[in-house]
Formats: sequence, C-alpha cells, structure tokens
Amino acid sequence: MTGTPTIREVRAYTVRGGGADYHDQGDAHWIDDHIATPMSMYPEYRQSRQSFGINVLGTLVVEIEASDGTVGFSVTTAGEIGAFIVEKHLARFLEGQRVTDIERIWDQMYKSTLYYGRRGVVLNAISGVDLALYDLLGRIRQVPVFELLGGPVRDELQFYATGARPDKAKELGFIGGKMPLHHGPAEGEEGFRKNIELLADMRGKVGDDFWLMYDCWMSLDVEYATRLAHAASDHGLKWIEEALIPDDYWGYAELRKRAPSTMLITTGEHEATRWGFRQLLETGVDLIQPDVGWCGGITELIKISALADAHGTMVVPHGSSVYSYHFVVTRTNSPFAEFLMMHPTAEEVVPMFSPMLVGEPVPVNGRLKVPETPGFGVELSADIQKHRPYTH
Ligand SMILES: C[C@H](O)[C@H](O)CC(=O)C(=O)O
Ligand SMILES: [Mg+2]
Repeated sequence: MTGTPTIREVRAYTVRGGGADYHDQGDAHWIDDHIATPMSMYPEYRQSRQSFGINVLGTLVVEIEASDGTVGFSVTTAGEIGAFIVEKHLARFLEGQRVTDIERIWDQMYKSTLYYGRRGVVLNAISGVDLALYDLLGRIRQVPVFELLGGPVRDELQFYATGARPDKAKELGFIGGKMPLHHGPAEGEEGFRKNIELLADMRGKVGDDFWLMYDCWMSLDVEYATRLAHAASDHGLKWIEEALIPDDYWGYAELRKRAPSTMLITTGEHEATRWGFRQLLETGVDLIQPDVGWCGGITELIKISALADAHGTMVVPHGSSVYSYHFVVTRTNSPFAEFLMMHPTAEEVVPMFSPMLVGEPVPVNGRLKVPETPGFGVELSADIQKHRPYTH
C-alpha cells in the first residue's frame, strides 16, 4: 500500500487521579466504601480497597505518532510499569511499520511477552497500544473507529448503570442498576443479611421491572455465591457478577449449575485474550464482560466476541467508556452497554474517565448515539499533568 503512513514514534505517559484507573478516586467515593473483595477476609483491608492498593497503578497514556504527523492515543490502567513495557519492549514492534499493520503488531507484542505476560498488566499495556493504533488509523482515515469495525448494527446504545444508587439510575433513564456487594463470607450471617436487605430495599425503590444486579468483585466462594443467588432471586436479581476469583473456572461451572436457572452468571472483566475467554466460555457462564483496555484491545475483543457468539453468549464489555462504545455499537451479541457512575455518590452522570478526556460522551436518558468524530473521538485534556518516566 503506497502512501500509507508509517509509525514514527511510540510514547508512554503516566497520569494520576481518576481517568482509566477509575478506582484512583479521592475520599468519600461510593467506589471505595466497604466493598467485598478477595481481601475482605483480612479485617484491616475490609473498609477500603485503596488500603490494599487497588489504585497503585494509575493511568497509562499511549501516544503513537505517524509519519504524516497524526497522533493517536489511548488511556488504560497500567501506570509506570505499563509505561516501561510499552517504551522498552513493545515500541520496537511498531516504529517503522505501517499504521495498518495492526494484526501483525498485536501478534508480535503478545508472543514476545509470553514469557512474562499472558494476562494482567502486560495485557493492559498491549491493549493500550492496540487502542492507540485504532485511534490513529481512524484519525488518518477520518472515520470513527466503529466504521473500521464494520459499522454500527444499531442507531444508539442503551445502558445500565453501575453504582451505589440504582434508584437514581432509574430516574436518569438507565435500563438497570448494578450495585457493589458490600459483605463477603468473612462477615458471616450478619453480612449476608445486610446484602439481602440492601437488595430488598432497592427493589422496593425501583419497582419490579427495573434490572438489579450485584457485582461481587471476586469476593465469594461457590457455597456463599449459590446461597446469595437463591436468596437474591426472591428479589429479582438479574445477574450475579464476578462472584469468584478469575482463575476458578471450575467454580464458575459449578455456580452455573447450582444458581437459579433464571439468573445470569456473568464475569470476565479480569480475564484476557481469546484463550482465557475460551476457558471461561466452556464453564457455561451466560454473559462475558471483557474490558477492552485490559483483555488485549479491540484486535483481541473482536476474536473474543466471535467466540462468544458461537457459544450463544452475550458480550457486554466492562466499563471502558469510548473504547467499549465503538465496539458495542458494531456487535449483534452486545445488546447494551455498561456505564460506570463516577460521581462520588452515583447520583449524577459524569464522564466515566473524568477528568482525563475532552469530548467524552455520556448517556442522556440512558442512551447514546456514538459520535462520528474520527478515531475514538476524544482528546486528552490539556489540564492533565502527564509524566513520561521512560524513553527508548
Ligand atoms: C463496582 C465494582 O466493585 C468495580 O469497582 C467496578 C466493576 O467491577 C464493574 O463496573 O463491573
Ligand atoms: Mg464488575
């Protein structure tokens, strides 16, 4: 392809305070208010997820500059360690290549990091590079990323909201509300009762038809999750999310068998690559939730989504703002999207990656027409202090 720009330089920066590392919030935020986690068995780490380091990484910004001067960028969760991986390892597979060489670049990034990678922060870094490449290609072609992905299959997205206030989410026009589970097995019968009481109270507030879900953030075991699912089904819980640790594929298969058949078993935000999701899909879970900034980027999400489709399984990506919207709008097996309420009390709609991006669209009345601005359609805010810890 003559005339296709090549990649001139890859740069990686870190940024603190919200953004893609959405757990990196100030005090008194619903997202850090006694949420059940795998660390809840240790009383000293029960009240706050920041206490055990949920926000240690911070946001990674990847910028890719093409030979024609166009710059694409992305944000994900990976911070300084991600910046090191991008600058010192991954950049070599991009610089000098054509901006269209996305598939080969992904393959080389993945295979060259297998000896220390496969998932986790390495896949977050690979995802960041992949998203920045899609942003760059969209800007060079002057089309939104969803057009690079085959075009939209629906006119607009509809959203459920994740946060502490599903009752407010209903007033704001969302189709459902997903609450964090507050108490895990270590908090015994009292915690179990409180979990059910909160759900019952919320059901009373939102009425029978509004979706209510519980996000368990890897905090339960099969016994507790099964019991919770049965008790919660009396209050119309639509799904039980990420009940178990991501490595317990066998537990997910067991939970699928033992939970009420009407309740969806969902998970996947901490899973990565087509191989990880293959294993997850084989457990029989009903809905998978890859995070496009963590699972391998758009290039890998396309494969994960096709695999899920062949299993008859829905794909509703975890959070990830514009990176998710451009994908969801192009897939028939992604019928709705998640909106993470980043307002401290979850009572108002604010941009998910606030305060990092300019032009980040938000749902109005629970719906959004994905803007046609080239690339992912956002810019990094000029007010953001970015730091480049490494060069190459
Ligand atoms: C609310 C959850 O604990 C977590 O912070 C976000 C999440 O898992 C989700 O949006 O899904
Ligand atoms: Mg979740």
